[in-house]
Amino acid sequence: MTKFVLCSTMIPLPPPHVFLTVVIIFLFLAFGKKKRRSTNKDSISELPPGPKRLPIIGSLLQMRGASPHQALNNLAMRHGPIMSLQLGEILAIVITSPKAVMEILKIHEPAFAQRPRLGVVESLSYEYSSFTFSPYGEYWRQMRKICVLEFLSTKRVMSFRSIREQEVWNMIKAIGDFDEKPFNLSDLMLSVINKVIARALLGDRCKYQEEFISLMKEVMLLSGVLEFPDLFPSMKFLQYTSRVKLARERLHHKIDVILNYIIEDHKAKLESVINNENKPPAGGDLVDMLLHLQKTSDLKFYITMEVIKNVTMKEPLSERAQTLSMTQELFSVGTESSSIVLEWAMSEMLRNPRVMQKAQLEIRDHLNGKSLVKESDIESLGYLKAVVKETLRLHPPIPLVPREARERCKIMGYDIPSKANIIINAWALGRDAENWINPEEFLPERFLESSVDFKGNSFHYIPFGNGRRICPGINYAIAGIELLLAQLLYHFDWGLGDGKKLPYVLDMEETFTITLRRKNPLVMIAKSRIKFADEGTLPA
Ligand code: HEM
Repeated sequence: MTKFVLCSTMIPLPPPHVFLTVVIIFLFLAFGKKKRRSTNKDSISELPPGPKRLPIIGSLLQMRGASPHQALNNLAMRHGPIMSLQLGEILAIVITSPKAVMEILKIHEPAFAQRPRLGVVESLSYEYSSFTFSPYGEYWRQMRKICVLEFLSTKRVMSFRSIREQEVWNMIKAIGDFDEKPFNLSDLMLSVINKVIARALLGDRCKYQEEFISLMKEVMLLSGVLEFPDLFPSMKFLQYTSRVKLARERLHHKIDVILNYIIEDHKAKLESVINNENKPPAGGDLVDMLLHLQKTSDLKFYITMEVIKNVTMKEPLSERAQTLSMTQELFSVGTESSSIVLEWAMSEMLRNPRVMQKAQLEIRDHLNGKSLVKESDIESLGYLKAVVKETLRLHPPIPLVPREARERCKIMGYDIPSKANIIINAWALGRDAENWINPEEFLPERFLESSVDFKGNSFHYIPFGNGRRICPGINYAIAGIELLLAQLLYHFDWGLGDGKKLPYVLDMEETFTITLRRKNPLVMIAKSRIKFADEGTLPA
């Protein structure tokens, strides 16, 4: 089958006869639309400059060859930091300058506080109850509030400390057991991140945890595939050519079954507690909290089963729709990105032994022979924190931040039509020589005396986005990443699994889906440096 590369993800084109039919119908529709457009006000608007557009496919051919974040950056160098691009039926406005970011995510933010509708969200979320992709409005506001209060507030993130410390410690022991033989560090790190979030979302004793995690891994694989029909949303019949859509729907069904079991399990537990005192169980997990809210809150929206499954809340959908979408949603958005940062941080330090040694020295000095790194130790590790920031600069896990224009607006003097897709190239911003000295070099020192941070104050450094849809999981993510990295650096000295000499041979190939991760896993050898603590010394 012919393949078209966009997002370095392969977009399978439909077979030639289907393609030809599509072309003919599209020309017919396009001709019809052209006539109408001459009377449309948008036709006289001044769009940002951009590459030439061919009929039907627009500028799709310009995206060939490179990964999308790179292809878009290459085009931006020719056409400017605010650029318009026609991708099939989709009009995209690509942003690569801090000034345009500030206009979009600060000055005119409400006009851009929406995300585009994507096929992947439609087929994997509950009746579009995903709040990450829900339209800007009351539902999104309430869902975000619940999500932050019940799961991502500083207090809640702190309360997951013992889960993090235990799971990371289990990983350190597992690495010790490899006894200087090669092992897949990438898999191990992802598995810890998965376990921590699964325990925080579903509780410690959830008997469906393993099934849930393994289905969520499939979600991540299928989430990143952007297909040909996504670029022609008005042609509904194209959806029938999509095999990925079918696979997603089957997967969604399997997840639904497991989430129903999980909810029933939690409901039974919760009933007994609420009967006694009208409070959720102390230290309850997220599903407990949502079920409790579903019963007791007087919010304008009902927390539906879909919401709890996607972990969310929504206007009444169907009866059964009442409870799981947030669980699924937080798991999928929360795990992949953190494990990606860990992989790139280790990769960059392996290529830059000076940085690794400096980070190890800082931790080993600070811990002074203690057998275990605890979260309370991390605050003093300024260099380690700078390593994480520098990793996020060079390798933002979500390199292209997606937004949609809710209304017509002017940005840097250009007209942005309503419904245009906005693509903010966070990857390009992090490597722009106008904003950074020696941008391609991994230099954590640049953050030591700098006020630049990822919490929304800097428009040239936006690994977590910015504005009202900024990532609400920053504290959660950073706590896990720093602890895991500190333990890896403290306990072990590192080498490559194939025995080749560092730093020259480490490949840094990327693979782009929605996220940008290492193409090949990190296969490593770890030499123990610090005597392990007994399990008894771990926090309860
Ligand atoms: C290093 C790890 C992470 C990175 C780099 C990251 C990055 C991002 C980015 C770029 C956005 C879009 C922001 C925007 O449009 O301005 C986002 C949104 C979001 N993130 Fe994260 N994220 C990470 C971890 C997490 C974690 C751990 C969670 C939760 C457990 C989480 C939950 C969310 C949610 C719910 C949204 C949607 C917010 C909304 O639309 O209102 N993220 N994230």
